[in-house]
Amino acid sequence: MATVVPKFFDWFQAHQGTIDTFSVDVINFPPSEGGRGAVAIKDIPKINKLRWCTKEGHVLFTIPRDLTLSTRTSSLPTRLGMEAWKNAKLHEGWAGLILCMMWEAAQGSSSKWSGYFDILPSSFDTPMFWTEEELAELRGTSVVEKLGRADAEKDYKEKLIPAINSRPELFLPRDIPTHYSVEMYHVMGSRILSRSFNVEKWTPDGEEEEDDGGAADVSMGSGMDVDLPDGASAPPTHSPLGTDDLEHEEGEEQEQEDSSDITMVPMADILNARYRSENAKLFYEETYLKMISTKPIKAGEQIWNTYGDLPNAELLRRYGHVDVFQLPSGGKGNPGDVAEIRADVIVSVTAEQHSLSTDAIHERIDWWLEEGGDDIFDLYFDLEIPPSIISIIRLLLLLDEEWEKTREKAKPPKPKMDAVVLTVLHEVLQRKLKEYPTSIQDDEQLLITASSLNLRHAIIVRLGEKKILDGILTKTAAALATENKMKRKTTHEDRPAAASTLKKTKRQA
Ligand SMILES: C[S@@+](CC[C@H](N)C(=O)[O-])C[C@H]1O[C@@H](n2cnc3c(N)ncnc32)[C@H](O)[C@@H]1O
Repeated sequence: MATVVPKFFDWFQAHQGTIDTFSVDVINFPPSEGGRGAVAIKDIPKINKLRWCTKEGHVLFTIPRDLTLSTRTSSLPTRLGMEAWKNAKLHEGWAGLILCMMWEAAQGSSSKWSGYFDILPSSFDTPMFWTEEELAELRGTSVVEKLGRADAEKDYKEKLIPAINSRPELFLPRDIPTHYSVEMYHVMGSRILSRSFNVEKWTPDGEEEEDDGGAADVSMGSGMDVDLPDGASAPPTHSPLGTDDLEHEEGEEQEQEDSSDITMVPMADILNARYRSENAKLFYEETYLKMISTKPIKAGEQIWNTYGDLPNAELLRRYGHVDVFQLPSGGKGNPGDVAEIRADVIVSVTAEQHSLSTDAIHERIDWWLEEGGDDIFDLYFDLEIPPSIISIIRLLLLLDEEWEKTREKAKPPKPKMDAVVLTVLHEVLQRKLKEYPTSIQDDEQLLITASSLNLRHAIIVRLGEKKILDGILTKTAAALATENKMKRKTTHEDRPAAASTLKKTKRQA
């Protein structure tokens, strides 16, 4: 086998990258398996035979830290001046790295990364590049509202353009229509979204150090290899592409995330990913990063990283593909799929069914959010009803005295299910299902005839979400029927009891 990226291999090795070319190659897999990706060309053990005593996996390739591309390694921030860099807010979010990538690409062959840019994609199947008509097929899913194209362009106009115009000797005016256009901004943003890693600075005594010889996980900025310790923040997401992400970045997560950690890692980003298939992972050392096997890999098998076993909506938004497998519950889909219910739908249904006052609702919801309650509830294929949904419905239904006590105790209501909560939930699920343009049956038919890739992806995303919602709806309807039957039974049994009491009373008299 010979690599499909020979020039890139030469460039990589000439810059002190190392590849175990006896074990690893890069070939073209079918598009459904990720297209270009890494393959094992001989059996690769999980444990490095030479270093078996350290229990370290087999080192597939290594990347010097200075060959990774970030705002730390590009010379642009220093050339522009750190004060100007910060004044332009290029140290926040993804704008700085996007500008570095535009500038490095504009340097052509004199950029250290020219051999890397040569193999990066310039077109994407992500919804960021879909037509309005195609986007309409995603109605009801969370994808469209997370795209944030307008926010992306605001960043471009307010951060990048002033910086570019302020230094014509750095950003040559003749390059502006090609290398610094809004289109190129989206291309670089999408490259970061689908390929970047979150690489922290080396700290010799840092928490990241592990027992296996000082190696630590490195997580892909966009979600690849997110085996973070419990409680660690999620990797940064592409701010230009998502209003939600932007809030995250500027909110809680940004406090812990350093945008200079967002890093392009040549060679590591050539690995594809598939649900629960990871067999290699990126770790770091003081001066280099290393891709190591985490499972034995047979000759001919693909070497998979992980993008975090994301639901199809996120896979599509960030990477432009979806995962489809046999589901344990029957049919096909992504077992990691998630259907989202917004709190405002729950509030509207509860308010309508119980004629709640707007003031009472606002007060309780503000308190719920202040206490850290969710405003979006995730439903999964386990078809469990999240306790927090029950709790928020009960909060809205509390009598005024109960609400006062709840607030004093600063504890949301216990998630106890009953017929009233089930009735609200049943309507919420029906309403959520109506947000999609089609039914499950429609989609199953449409999937047979769907001609374009984007339409097919949209159908798969919305079908997965609807199957979860429909499964929980069926479960809720059954529970509601049982509750009502019990209620009828109790009322029925109460009657003769009342009659016999009456008889007894009469007799006594
Ligand atoms: C980090 S790159 C992986 C390498 C990429 N295939 C290449 O040619 O450079 C991520 C991109 O690979 C593709 N990809 C990765 N895993 C895939 C999969 N399981 N199915 C389809 N496409 C996949 C998607 O286009 C995604 O945006």
